[in-house]
Parts: sequence; structure tokens; C-alpha cells
Amino acid sequence: MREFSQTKTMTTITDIKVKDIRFPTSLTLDGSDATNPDPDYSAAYVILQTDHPQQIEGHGLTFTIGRGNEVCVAAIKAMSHLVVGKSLESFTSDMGAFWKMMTSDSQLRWLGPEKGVIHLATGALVNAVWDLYAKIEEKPLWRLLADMTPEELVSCVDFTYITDAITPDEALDLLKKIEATKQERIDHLMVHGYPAYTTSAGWLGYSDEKVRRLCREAKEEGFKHLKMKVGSSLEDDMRRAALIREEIGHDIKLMMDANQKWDVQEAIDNLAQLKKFDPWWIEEPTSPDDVLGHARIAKAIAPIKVATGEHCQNRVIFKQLMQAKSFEICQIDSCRVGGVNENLAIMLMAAKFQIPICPHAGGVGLCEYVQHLSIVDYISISGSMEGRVIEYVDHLHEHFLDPVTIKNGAYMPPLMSGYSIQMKKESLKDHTFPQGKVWSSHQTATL
Ligand SMILES: C[C@H](O)[C@@H](O)[C@@H](O)[C@H](O)C(=O)O
Ligand SMILES: [Mg+2]
Repeated sequence: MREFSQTKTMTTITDIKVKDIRFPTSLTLDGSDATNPDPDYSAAYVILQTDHPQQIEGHGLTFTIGRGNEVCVAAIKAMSHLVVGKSLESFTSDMGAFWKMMTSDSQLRWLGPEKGVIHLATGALVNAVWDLYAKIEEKPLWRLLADMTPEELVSCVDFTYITDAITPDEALDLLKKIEATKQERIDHLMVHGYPAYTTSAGWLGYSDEKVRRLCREAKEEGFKHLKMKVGSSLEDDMRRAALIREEIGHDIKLMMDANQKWDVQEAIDNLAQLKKFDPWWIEEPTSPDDVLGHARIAKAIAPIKVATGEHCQNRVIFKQLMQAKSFEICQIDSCRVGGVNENLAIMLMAAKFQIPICPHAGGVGLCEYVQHLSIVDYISISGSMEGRVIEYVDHLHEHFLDPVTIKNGAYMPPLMSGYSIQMKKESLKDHTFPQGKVWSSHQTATL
């Protein structure tokens, strides 16, 4: 339970606005992969309005790739009674109970439970509440979490269904072990930032020429890790991997992302060929639900690591992936699961199983979000940056009030209050689907 001084006033969430925001990224094939050839990066976007004297709002979003964004908007609206009319303090006094409440409306729960569209909607709302909380406390979200005692941080987590992997007491022990050295890690972050890897060069729809140019740029910008897409024809994957290695040499780590394209044996067979390009990890080699399939692949392709998580539906599947030794890289996603609280649960399990967190980012707003989570993982949970990198994609940051800052291939800790996810008013207006200026001015595949 988090204590609040009596002098603090209550802030009530008075209303909610939900917007369908889309960016026509399919026009340039940014974000394209073997499964998703023409994504339009989109956000089901939430604004929590309050009676705060300074009109402070909580902003949150969940990420989709275009069609169906309206389904997330509808799901968020269906959940709005869970937050509207309630005080922020009734949530922040017990964040674990708040999260359980958000996932326990029995009629809505039937739509999941804790997976799919209803869970994406949970992510947007939960993150908007955390944004509001951090803004009112006048801290960036990472700092709000880093300032919590181990007891306070553990109380943010709903341990339902994961006590066979980690108990609240075990979580507390983990956090207490590194509590005394938190400040050293904060100091390190302020100077060096948190290492990033780039996916910007490797989208599947880009021409060879463009890939070569972007690889050279990534090298110049100081990136030490670069991710490419695979999963088209093996011949094509081999050709692209060869030209990327030619540009980046062997000092830069190369990761490959198959975006769920292969069957289990197919993944093993293809990696037997692709291993000559020395991939550090293979991401989403097969269905995100196939815990045992991933375990088989991981065993067969070692020392190449298996990475997954951007489509992992909740903490229970993450738990199984860890228990079954199905992956070596845990790719949390800020909105695929139910927001900050569930990601804390996953990061605690990862710390116990000693699996590094390398978050999925890119999309729209995911970099802004996940930097806070990795920073907290480093300061308070795992205490380590070893073998850990945050994904970075250089698109759409200009639409945010507090965009990420990358210096010499590293994320610099954000300093503005909140969860860095608030978009500029003009950007929201212009990209509202389908009325916004961007959509009414040209036809795209989505229309
Ligand atoms: C459709 C999207 O751009 C995906 O390709 C993207 O999330 C990707 O899997 C990634 O790891 O960044
Ligand atoms: Mg991926």
C-alpha cells in the first residue's frame, strides 16, 4: 500500500476521450515485415480528463497497425466505467488492486481473459492512469517507480497465476538485494543512457540500396546492434543478410526477426543456413502461443538466442516461456499486456529466471513508453544492463510532446513528468481516422 499525506487533494477522473489515430506508414513500407507487409502505424488513444486545478490529463495509447484500430477504440470505451468518476488516489493507494479491478469485470473478462483486444484496451487505460499519476507527482514515470520502496513496487503487481514462478516475498528479496545501489545506476544512466538497437534499416519492403544506405547511417550514429527482417524466401533472406553484413561488418551485432512466419522445423532448418551470418537472436520464429515449439527451436539453434514477446498475450505465457526455457531474450511490450503493472510482474519473473529484458518498441509511441520500463528494470529490478538493449525505430517521434532522445546509440532518460506518451494536439487532429487532414487528403490501402 502506498501512503499519501493528508494534505494532498483528491483528483477525480471526470471524463474520457478515445481517439482513432492512424499514420499512413504503408505508403513508404516503414515497419513492413514478412507477416505484415503494409502496416499503417496506429494508436487507440485515451485522454483521461480530471478536475485537477491545473487541468492535468492522463494520456495513454495502445498500438495497432491500422484496420481494427476502431475495435480497440470500442473496447476502451466499453471499459471506461472502470475509471470514470473514480479518484486517482483510490487507485494509487493500492496499484495492485487497481490492476486486478481493471481485469476483473466479469462480463468484459469473457472477451479475453487477459488477451486480445480487451487486453490491448486494458494496456491503454492502465498506462493513462500511470501517466496521470506521474504527472501529478511531477516525475517522469521511471523516477516515480524508481523512488518506490521495494514494498511499494511489489504492491503494484497482481501475482494471480504466477506464484508458482515467483511469490511476493521472493520479489521483495530480489528488489531489496539491489536497493542500496540504486543511485549509482541512476548516475550511470544520466551520463551514458540505456543502449538502443535499430530496426530502421531492416524493414522487408525497403530496396537493397536503401537498406545499404541506412546500415551505413546506423553505424555512423553509433549503433552497436541492428535488426533485419527475415521470413520471406530463404534465398532472399540470405541475400539481404549478406549485404547487411557487408555494410556493418562484424563489430555490430545483427538480429533477425521472422515475425511468426515459420513452422517449428522450418525455423530450425532455416536457421541452419542463416547462422553463417552470425545472428545474435532470432525473433518470433514461430507462433507466439507455441511455448513448447519455441523450446524446441531454442535447444536446436543454440548458441543463437530465441527472442519473443511482442505478441505474448500476458504474464502467464511469459511465465511458461521462462519455465520451459523457450527463450533467452524477453521482449516485453508496453501495451500488448495490461500496461505498467503487468510489465512489472514480467520483469520480476525475468529477474528471477535471469533472462534479459530487451523490449519491443518502434510502432508509434512504443519507444517513448518502453524506455521507462527498461530504465526501472535496470535501477530497481534486475540491476543489470548486460546483454540488454531497447529497440529503436526513428519514425513518428515528432508527434510527441516529450519524444525520445537518442545519443550515440543510447536512450537518454526522459525528464518531463509523465509517461512520455502525450501527442501534440495538431498531430491528433490531423491523424484522426478517417476525418483528419492526413486521411482526407490521400487514398491509401486502409481506406
Ligand atoms: C509490423 C511491425 O512493424 C513489426 O514488424 C514490428 O513490430 C517488429 O516485429 C519489431 O520487432 O519491431
Ligand atoms: Mg519483432
